[in-house]
Amino acid sequence: MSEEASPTPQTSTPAPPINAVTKDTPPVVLVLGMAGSGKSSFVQALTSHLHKKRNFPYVINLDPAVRKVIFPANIDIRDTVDYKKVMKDYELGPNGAIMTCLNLCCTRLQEMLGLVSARSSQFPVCLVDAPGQIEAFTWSASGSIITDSFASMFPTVIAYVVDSARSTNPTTFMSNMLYACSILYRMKLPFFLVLNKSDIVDPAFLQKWMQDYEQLGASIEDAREAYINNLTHSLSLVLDEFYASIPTVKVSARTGEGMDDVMATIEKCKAEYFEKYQPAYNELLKERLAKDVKAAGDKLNDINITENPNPEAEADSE
Ligand SMILES: Nc1nc2c(ncn2[C@@H]2O[C@H](COP(=O)(O)OP(=O)(O)OP(=O)(O)O)[C@@H](O)[C@H]2O)c(=O)[nH]1
Repeated sequence: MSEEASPTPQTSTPAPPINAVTKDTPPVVLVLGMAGSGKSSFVQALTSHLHKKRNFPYVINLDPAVRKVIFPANIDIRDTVDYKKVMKDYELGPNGAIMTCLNLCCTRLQEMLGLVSARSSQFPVCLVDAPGQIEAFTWSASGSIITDSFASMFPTVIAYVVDSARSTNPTTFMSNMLYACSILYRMKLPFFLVLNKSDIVDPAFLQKWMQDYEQLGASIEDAREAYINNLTHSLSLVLDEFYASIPTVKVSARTGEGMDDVMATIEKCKAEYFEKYQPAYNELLKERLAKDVKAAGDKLNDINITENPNPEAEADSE
């Protein structure tokens, strides 16, 4: 069965009451990053940091495939969808099953947003841990629906987690930054880099590379393949502008270093949301409200999973 056989994402109705975004609305932080970069550990470290201050965050796990959630989650996608069952029922591989679980989650999205919204006067920040397979979230229709829905109801920012220890090679770092850049352009939200694992290696070298491409150039000369060197060099010039506008924070999810800086950066990104992004999301919210009023008679738990009647033909046509 091809991935196209999985249900398409839809939002459920009727909608719970939706509060307009104001300067008092707490920010939502979508935590993204390559597999193993330390997203869940970062959410756990920031949660524990805030718990120590008795300033309890609202935490959501959106990774259906994770075996154990290492932080106290207010909402866990695994309570709504069963990843293993989805894999079996739809004969999907790991990535197809994650995308299908996210699609199913979208049918309950209004409900989820309603729960977060109802508590929004009680928490300083809402943290959302995205699936380990980053593209399942960032390049899927459901990922866009989830992101846009949060961004139309909360000042939403992206925290992109980088494994500093695995970025010591300039080419690897550049590939990761290209991915980060593509997410920034796709999601159109305030964005900051979390340079994680500072207990293993001081990420200052990454900040230097970002501030001064000649420093990166000097490091590239040490690498071997000439064509990759040239490409990396050219890309570093192109990414100069991206780097200039992106805040970075050095953290260790293991030791808890940098968490106050993370909170300060989230506040700056929240201000940027109101300056640059809110008008567009206001329009989106108006559209959604109009749709929700129209569909108010529909059933809430209308999870409408359809199987492709002819998956072979679908696969052949690819
Ligand atoms: N030394 C060190 N290890 C870390 C740090 N953050 C995470 N790790 C380790 O890195 C590994 C991956 O961490 P996770 O938090 O599972 O990473 P993730 O990005 O959520 O992983 P996926 O969701 O599977 O993609 C684990 O073994 C963590 O213990 C850190 O700051 N320092």
